Amino acid sequence: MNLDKNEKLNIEEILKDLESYRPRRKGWTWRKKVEKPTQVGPFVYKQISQPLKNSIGLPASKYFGDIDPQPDCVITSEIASGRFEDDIRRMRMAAWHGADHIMVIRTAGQSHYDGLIEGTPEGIGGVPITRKQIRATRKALDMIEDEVGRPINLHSYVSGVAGPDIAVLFAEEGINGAHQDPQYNVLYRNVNMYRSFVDAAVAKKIMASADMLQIDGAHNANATAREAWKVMPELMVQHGINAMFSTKVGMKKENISLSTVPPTAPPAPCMALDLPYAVALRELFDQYKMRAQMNTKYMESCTREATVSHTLNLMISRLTSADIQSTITPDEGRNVPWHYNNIHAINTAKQALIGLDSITDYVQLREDGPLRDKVRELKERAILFLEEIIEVGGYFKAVEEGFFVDSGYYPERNGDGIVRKGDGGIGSGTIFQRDKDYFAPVCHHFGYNNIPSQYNSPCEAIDGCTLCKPEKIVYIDELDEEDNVLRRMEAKKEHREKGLLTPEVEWYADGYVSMNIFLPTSVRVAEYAAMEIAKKMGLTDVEAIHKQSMHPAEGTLVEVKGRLELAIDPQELKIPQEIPSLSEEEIREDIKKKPMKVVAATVGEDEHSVGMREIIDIKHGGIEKFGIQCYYLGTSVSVTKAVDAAIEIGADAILISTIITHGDIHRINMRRLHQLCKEKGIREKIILVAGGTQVTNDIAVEEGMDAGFGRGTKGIHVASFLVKKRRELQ
Ligand SMILES: Cc1ncc(COP(=O)(O)O)c(/C=N\CC[C@H](N)C(=O)O)c1O
Repeated sequence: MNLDKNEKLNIEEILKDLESYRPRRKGWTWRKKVEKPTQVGPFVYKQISQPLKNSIGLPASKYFGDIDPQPDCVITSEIASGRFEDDIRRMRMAAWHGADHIMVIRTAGQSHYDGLIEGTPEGIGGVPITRKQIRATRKALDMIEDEVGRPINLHSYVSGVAGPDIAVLFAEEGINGAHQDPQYNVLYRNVNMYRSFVDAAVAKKIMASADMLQIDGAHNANATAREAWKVMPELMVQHGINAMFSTKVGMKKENISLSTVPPTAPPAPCMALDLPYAVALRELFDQYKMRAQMNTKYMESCTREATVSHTLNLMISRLTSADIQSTITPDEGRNVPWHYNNIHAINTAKQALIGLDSITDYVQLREDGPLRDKVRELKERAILFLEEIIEVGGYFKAVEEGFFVDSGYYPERNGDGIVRKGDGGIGSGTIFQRDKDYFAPVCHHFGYNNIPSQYNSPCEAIDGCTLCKPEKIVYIDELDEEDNVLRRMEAKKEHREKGLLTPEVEWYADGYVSMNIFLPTSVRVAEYAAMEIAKKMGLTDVEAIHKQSMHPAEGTLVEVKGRLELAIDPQELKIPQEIPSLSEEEIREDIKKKPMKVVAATVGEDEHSVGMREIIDIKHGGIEKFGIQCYYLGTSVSVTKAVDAAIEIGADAILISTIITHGDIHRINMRRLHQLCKEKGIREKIILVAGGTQVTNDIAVEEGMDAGFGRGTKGIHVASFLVKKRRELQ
């Protein structure tokens, strides 16, 4: 089904016939890089990939002919609000902004389930990963990838107690990438260490058979450690253990992606600390892929601060390398991410990576100075760490002795690492030697499998396993009458059908809005005053999601969120008609037939000339380009002078620019121009146009102008209006 870009995703349609949905491909897809320097609009790029068919460029792309160059690396967005039916819409927004890797984290605790869940229950802090949810999401992404013209990888998580089961589900359903790292289970989910590694071998074998990309879990150490920069030696050891284990199980190295996160953030001197680590890691693991992700450990509720840290991390990606660039939403430090913050994060990555295109042609990492010494030191510490593991009797012994996530900078030790017992944790004592006649009816199986001698694969023995014959998959629709997507969509059915508009941040019509309130008082008082203001404005469930002192006594910025039950019917809105512009040819033709003269000036005590020059000068595509004769009087011109000049040359129009708006001076100048033309008896036959960053057509017409042109308008819009208005006057 082809999507029309002006049509919303039809979720009901997507939910239909999922039992017969089949993924169009299996395995991971890398972007198609553009190998040689390539011209995009006015510029040449060296680190880009193929352009998209449909996309939304950065806000500033309009200054460069609406170009939207795509960085060379895959860009990830993690979208898991708990309701996959709303996440699908956000995935479409993300894809249009340049994400081609969608990660869906599991609902809280799913990694402790020892089996698969079915249906579409609502999740908490993540999405319940189920067959139905995967099929609906992959089916939507099929449509979205056709729309943007680039394959999109769907990714989720295989760690946890039911790792092997989830791996089979993912292989059957065409999931393209997944996190799988037994160390993650052991350290952070307290799954028994032996069980974790046995499961990991089985899961990785299945993932390898479906050509899935694997991301490891090392980053969790520097998100968990008290002082993240102290675990850098251990991070490299963790990467090594998972990478080697995965290779031994049969995973291709180009599908093994290390999850690397710069361990610090400002006010730490993060570039000096994180760059050597990034270099050391890439030199040690040069045969593997790098999945870079920004540091989330030091993320606060200030989205601005998070964005700057993200940008510094992106600079490290460009100064070293990144095959996949994960993006963390700037609001990750305050709530479960909202729609537009996923998009802001994708744009931060795209903007920084494109802005740093070919930076290493100009800036090199110095071979002299501290970098090389620090790189060497980090590698040595990592190798010492690994040697000590071997010395004490191997990985499992080391875990029992609390080697990992100790707050000391190895070989320093503070004895506060995460300790796990070999016979402890979830699933301990649940490993059994396979019997002689053990037969696993899945053709990609790790370890002993007693295939009946007359067959040379399990598939033959059972006439095809579910990995090879998807028709054998038993598809379960819903298990819970109430907690499912159909019930959730029913609740808002009428609202949706009427096309009503209610604010939302993560779920359809969830009613949430947020606003910035500055109060000239201390943080504590400001927080409660801001919430009180929000309540008085009619918001419910009010919460302060960010508080930032501007000064202990002088003031505090508070961002509050709250819910509005209201719904707007767009049919009842009075939306002023958009004035379509005439074509360039038509404007030129008209002016050629009947020349036009205009007087242009920046009026009052206003020295801003750039805007007016953009509108009139030929080089900016200004109205002179269409043959209109402009008499530009300059800046700080009195309204009287503009009118006198217009009379003297017999102008058809007067264009005034009014940028300053203090005390409504822009309105006063417009009113004065209109009055003066009336007094001089020329108002009926002259066209009056005002422009400026704060000027709108409504404001200008209110003050007696014939039209107003504000932010983002161009010469052609003004020229088109002048031609149309003159026709009207004639
Ligand atoms: C190896 C591994 N397995 C599972 C999970 C997911 O967590 P549950 O155990 O709850 O399924 C994670 C978590 N971190 C990944 C999020 C981060 N934003 C990322 O992009 O890496 C993990 O690292």
